[in-house]
Amino acid sequence: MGLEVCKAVDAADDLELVAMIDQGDWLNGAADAGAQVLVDFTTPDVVMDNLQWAVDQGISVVVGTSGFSEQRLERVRGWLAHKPGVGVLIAPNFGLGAVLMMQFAARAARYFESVEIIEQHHPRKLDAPSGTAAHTARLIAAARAEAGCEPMPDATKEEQAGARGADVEGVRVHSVRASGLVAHQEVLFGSAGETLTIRHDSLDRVSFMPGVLLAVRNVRSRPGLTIGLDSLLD
Ligand SMILES: NC(=O)C1=CN([C@@H]2O[C@H](COP(=O)(O)OP(=O)(O)OC[C@H]3O[C@@H](n4cnc5c(N)ncnc54)[C@H](OP(=O)(O)O)[C@@H]3O)[C@@H](O)[C@H]2O)C=CC1
Ligand SMILES: O=C(O)C1=N[C@H](C(=O)O)C[C@H](O)C1
Repeated sequence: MGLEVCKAVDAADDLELVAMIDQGDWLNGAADAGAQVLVDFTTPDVVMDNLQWAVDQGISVVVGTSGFSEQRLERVRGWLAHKPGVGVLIAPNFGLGAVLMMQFAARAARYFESVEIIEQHHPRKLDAPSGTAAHTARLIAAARAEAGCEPMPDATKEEQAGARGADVEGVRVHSVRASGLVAHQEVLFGSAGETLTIRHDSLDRVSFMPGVLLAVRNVRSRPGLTIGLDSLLD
């Protein structure tokens, strides 16, 4: 993703690529080069250190790295409280189709008894469930809670641990990893006599670039923490 972002920024007439930082590189190189925005696609292990460093430096940040719990987001809000001019945008998925898939799933959530998420990724992915699936599950759980939905029907006794997937705020998430896949997600809703499947496929990593560039262009004019691309697409 890092290389793909560098190519996309480099190709954009209104943006300038001033530094590329890999593992082991000196992060200060970005500040020395005059970076106004840092884009982070690294790993859940190191993203918080990178983010804190950039906010301290007064550099706005666009984050695609997964692994953001509510506790992590609170820490970021704490750092930003001391840097009122700095913007941080964290998006679980920069694919515009994926953003719409999450919005459609949140909209459908209240109308169906059952919902499960099946996410599918390439086998080099380090984390499961995906950030997109976890975020979708939270949106669905919030919509169901707001609508006062009953718990989902499920009489299954799990004979083998994991058979029913992970429980993310009451929503089952199934993670598939297989060669040939890029990034895919289905949200399967069910009620008496009908199902609704909302599916998104990223077939190539270029799918994330329009969203990343949109975020890079806008993050400095949005101080504080922005989650997702939704508010930029309104
Ligand atoms: N929000 C979105 O739309 C998307 C999010 N993602 C997420 O982005 C993250 C990265 O994904 P992906 O590019 O596939 O993963 P990769 O493993 O291919 O890339 C991660 C890169 O980060 C580098 N890295 C590790 N530590 C540091 C560090 N301290 N400073 C700088 N670079 C470092 C790694 O270097 P090395 O190779 O030397 O270890 C590697 O090049 C994941 O969390 C993934 O889920 C991915 C796609 C889209
Ligand atoms: O690792 C990936 O590839 C992706 N990670 C993000 C996630 O965890 O949701 C976004 C997209 O699914 C690709």
